[in-house]
Order: sequence, then C-alpha cells, then structure tokens
Amino acid sequence: MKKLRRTMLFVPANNPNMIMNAPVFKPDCIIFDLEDAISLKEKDSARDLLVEALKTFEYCNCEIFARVNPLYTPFGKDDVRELVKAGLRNVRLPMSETDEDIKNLDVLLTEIEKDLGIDRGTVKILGAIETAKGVINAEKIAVASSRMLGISFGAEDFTRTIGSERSREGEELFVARCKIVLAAAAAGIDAIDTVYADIEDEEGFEREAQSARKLGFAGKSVIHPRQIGVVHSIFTPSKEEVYRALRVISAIQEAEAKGLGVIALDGKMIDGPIVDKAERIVTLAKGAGLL
Ligand SMILES: CC(C)(COP(=O)(O)OP(=O)(O)OC[C@H]1O[C@@H](n2cnc3c(N)ncnc32)[C@H](O)[C@@H]1OP(=O)(O)O)[C@@H](O)C(=O)NCCC(=O)NCCSC(=O)C[C@@](O)(CC(=O)O)C(=O)O
Ligand SMILES: [Mg+2]
Repeated sequence: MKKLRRTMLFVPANNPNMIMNAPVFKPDCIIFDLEDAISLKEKDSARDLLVEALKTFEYCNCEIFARVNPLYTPFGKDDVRELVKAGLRNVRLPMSETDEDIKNLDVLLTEIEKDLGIDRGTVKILGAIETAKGVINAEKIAVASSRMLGISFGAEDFTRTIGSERSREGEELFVARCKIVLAAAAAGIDAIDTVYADIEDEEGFEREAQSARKLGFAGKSVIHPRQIGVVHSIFTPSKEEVYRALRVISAIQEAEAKGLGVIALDGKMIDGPIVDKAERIVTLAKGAGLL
C-alpha cells in the first residue's frame, strides 16, 4: 500500500523530551534533525542521543527520517554511518543542489550497507531542495538514485539564496514549488512542501497547506504538533471526495462491461484520467484508514 507522507514532523535531535513524545502526535513521518536545529557545539552529542533513541524506541506507526548534515561538512558522513548502523532507513539530505550530491550519498550508503551486510538499496533518500541551484536541478536530483523516495522544499533557505524574504502569500516560492512538484511527478516520487515557521498563524498555515495540496504536493514538513491535524485534514480526501471517487470507479466498471470507454456521471465526463484520479483518492483514503 502507498505510504502516506502528509506530515513530516521536524524534531530537534538534541531534545530527549521531543524525541520520545513525537509519535504521540501521530505525524505520518518524523524527521530527527541534526542540521539547522542543532548548534555546532551539540552536533556530536545530538547524534549520540539519536543513535540511542533509534536503538531504544519503536516508532511503530511513523516513518522515520533523519536530516543529516550535508556530506561536505565535518559531520555529514559520520551522521549517515552511525545512524544507519543504529537502524535508520531514510535519510533526508539537506542542501541537495546537484545529482552529484545524491550520488555521493548513494555511494556512501552502498559502502555502509555492505559493511553491515544488508541489501544494497535498503536505505532510501529524500533530497531536500532549498537553494536556487537545487531548484534549477530538481529534475536531475529526483532521478539521481534508485533510492529516491521523494524531494522536499525548504523555503527558508531558498529565499535566502534568491535574495528575497519569505512572505505570508508566498509568491516568491511559486515557481520553485511548481518545479519541485513537476520533477517529483516525472520521477514517480513524492514532493513534500516546506515548513511554515509562524506556529501562531493558523490561518496563514492552513492557506499555505491548501495551496500545497492543490499544486500536487504529497504532504508538508511541519515543526510543531499543532500543525499536524490541519495538514492531515487537508491532505486526506474528504468523505464527499471518496464517495464521488467510488461512484466514478463503479460507473466506469459498468460502462466498460457494456464496451464504453467514456460516460457522463452527474453531467460530467468520466474517462481514463478521471478514473485514475478517482483511484488515487481511493488509495489515499485507504492509506488514511477511511476505507
Ligand atoms: C518551534 C519550537 C521551538 C516551539 O517549541 P515550544 O516548546 O515553545 O512549543 P510548545 O508550544 O510549548 O510545545 C508544546 C509541547 O509540544 C512539544 N513539541 C513542540 N514542538 C515539537 C516537535 N517539533 N516535536 C515534538 N514535540 C514538540 C513540546 O516539547 C511541548 O511538550 P511538553 O513540554 O511535554 O508540553 C518547537 O516546536 C521546535 O523545536 N520545532 C522544531 C524546529 C525544527 O526542527 N526546526 C528545524 C527544521 S525547519 C528548517 O530547518 C528550515 C528548512 O530547512 C526546512 C526544510 O528544509 O524543509 C528550510 O530551509 O526551509
Ligand atoms: Mg534549510
């Protein structure tokens, strides 16, 4: 069954309380962060804490990621090595700017998998695109390795690299968002939208999440438990959508039995792409436990 990645909750890896409590809030995914949420002084101790947490806790219903430091920093390679040894199976690579960045991680993972005696390709990659160069190269990044399960957008760093400020309306992000969604869709992987830093601005957050779903993102990175419910309700098909999708599928099955490929349902045309979209709604509904 398709894994739902509606929410990816960032959890600073130096915070034992948050590390322990994160699954209680039921995000689809948790990203333990060793990059920007961790100061230089704490990079090693946060990694040690996360290694212990991965060995100790069962995060049964959440997909676990770690955002490691970029491989060109003094911490990145050790982050990957130690965490994979401790059981990590999904690496979020920040500052993915070129296909080379992904390929370098792929090579390192292959080495580690060999050392650990686990199958090549076990560890997956989510490439975080958060610079102008990364956005330009999104298509190549998305297909740089068979390990790719998705690409994500990081708007705070992105606006820094284009010399802009992040606005509430987000016009400055529109082109990058579209490019990331297209690159992911063409590669057959998930696109994950960026975080919204103002945890008090519920209205702005909801509007941004709505817009991300419309653009084609599979989900959104979040920084606070309060943001999870909002994203889940937006990225989970409504009862009406599911009901309509089931009717579309049933109507086309009846039509096909009569040798028809296109029909009308409630005055609207139903053909191949519309059926595919209905099937996607049903898949999402099943993933969310609605069916
Ligand atoms: C913002 C704040 C400090 C507020 O904390 P506060 O404690 O004031 O919040 P409160 O409301 O008091 O919390 C109530 C209760 O919830 C618990 N609780 C809160 N947050 C929780 C959580 N995340 N996980 C589990 N538990 C949590 C808390 O422990 C408390 O539990 P308890 O004490 O038991 O009652 C906190 O949320 C937080 O640290 N967030 C994550 C920040 C982070 O990781 N940033 C880096 C990633 S973005 C980035 O880097 C940009 C990017 O790279 C993005 C890209 O690439 O995508 C780009 O470029 O755009
Ligand atoms: Mg960033």
